[in-house]
Amino acid sequence: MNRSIKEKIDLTVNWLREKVEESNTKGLVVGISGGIDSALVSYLIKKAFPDNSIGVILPCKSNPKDREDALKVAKGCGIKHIEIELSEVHDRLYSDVLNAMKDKDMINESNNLRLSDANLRARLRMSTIYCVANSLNYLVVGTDNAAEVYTGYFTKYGDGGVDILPIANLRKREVYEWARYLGVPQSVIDRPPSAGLWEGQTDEKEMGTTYDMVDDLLEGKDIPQRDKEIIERLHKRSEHKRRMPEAPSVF
Ligand SMILES: Nc1ncnc2c1ncn2[C@@H]1O[C@H](COP(=O)(O)OP(=O)(O)OC[C@H]2O[C@@H]([n+]3cccc(C(=O)O)c3)[C@H](O)[C@@H]2O)[C@@H](O)[C@H]1O
Ligand SMILES: Nc1ncnc2c1ncn2[C@@H]1O[C@H](COP(=O)(O)OP(=O)(O)OP(=O)(O)O)[C@@H](O)[C@H]1O
Ligand SMILES: [Mg+2]
Repeated sequence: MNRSIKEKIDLTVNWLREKVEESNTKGLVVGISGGIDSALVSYLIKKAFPDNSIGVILPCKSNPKDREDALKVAKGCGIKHIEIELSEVHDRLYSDVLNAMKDKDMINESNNLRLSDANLRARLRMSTIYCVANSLNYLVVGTDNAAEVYTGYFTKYGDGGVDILPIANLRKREVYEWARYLGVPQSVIDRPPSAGLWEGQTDEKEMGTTYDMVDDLLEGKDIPQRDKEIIERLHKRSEHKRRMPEAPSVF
């Protein structure tokens, strides 16, 4: 079926209302990063629930530009927003974990400390957003798109820890189309996608391929063998993130 962007957006907004009704909750909350995925989701949930939607801005040793863009998004769609600074909490928790491990000689050069530091940021955000959701009886809205779901490019139980995923069937290029249609600020559209988990990180640099390639693969188009191998490796390696945790069957 060839629906217009407007029709697809209207269907998504209705779907969001249905999910809230079915779950006997009262509204929706999302983390606003200053990136395009959470910008689009903010515009969608504000449309679905003009009075019962909240954006949460959660700087954690972040580039100040992230916060500026997140504020532009909140202002652009008019969503109610709150801000909680997580840098100090992260410092304290991460150094306590490292010190406890050091005491037991668990730290050596094989540890991936950049990753554990980065993923803790995503998981502190998740805990904070659930704290807001529980308090208000709201659902937590995720921002993963189809390319991120397929490649597993998210932190398990971090930004992946959510209740509903309204844009998980959109390719990244559709995220841009919808965002432009809804009037997401240009500076948000123009910035390269980044998890913002360390200085200079961009999604495409880390993945080793481009969103165009992932989108093309998802659309069944031919892409270079090298990119295909990278994407399929990422997909296979992240299978566990798209499933319930495994349990032994011993009965
Ligand atoms: N086969 C398996 N079965 C069950 N569990 C398995 C497993 N293999 C690993 N695991 C578990 O999963 C963990 C690894 O997964 P995880 O902790 O997620 O870590 P991982 O996938 O290594 O890292 C998260 C990736 O997502 C990126 N990210 C994060 C947040 C936001 C965004 C963004 O787009 O903005 C991107 C981040 O830059 C990084 O590349 C392991 O430590 C282990 O606990
Ligand atoms: N500083 C932050 N404040 C609040 N939420 C955040 C912050 N950083 C990340 N998040 C949450 O984690 C999600 C995952 O980040 P991700 O980078 O994939 O999306 P994005 O920043 O919205 O878009 P892009 O992929 O283009 O950077 C964000 O959409 C947002 O919901
Ligand atoms: Mg981002």
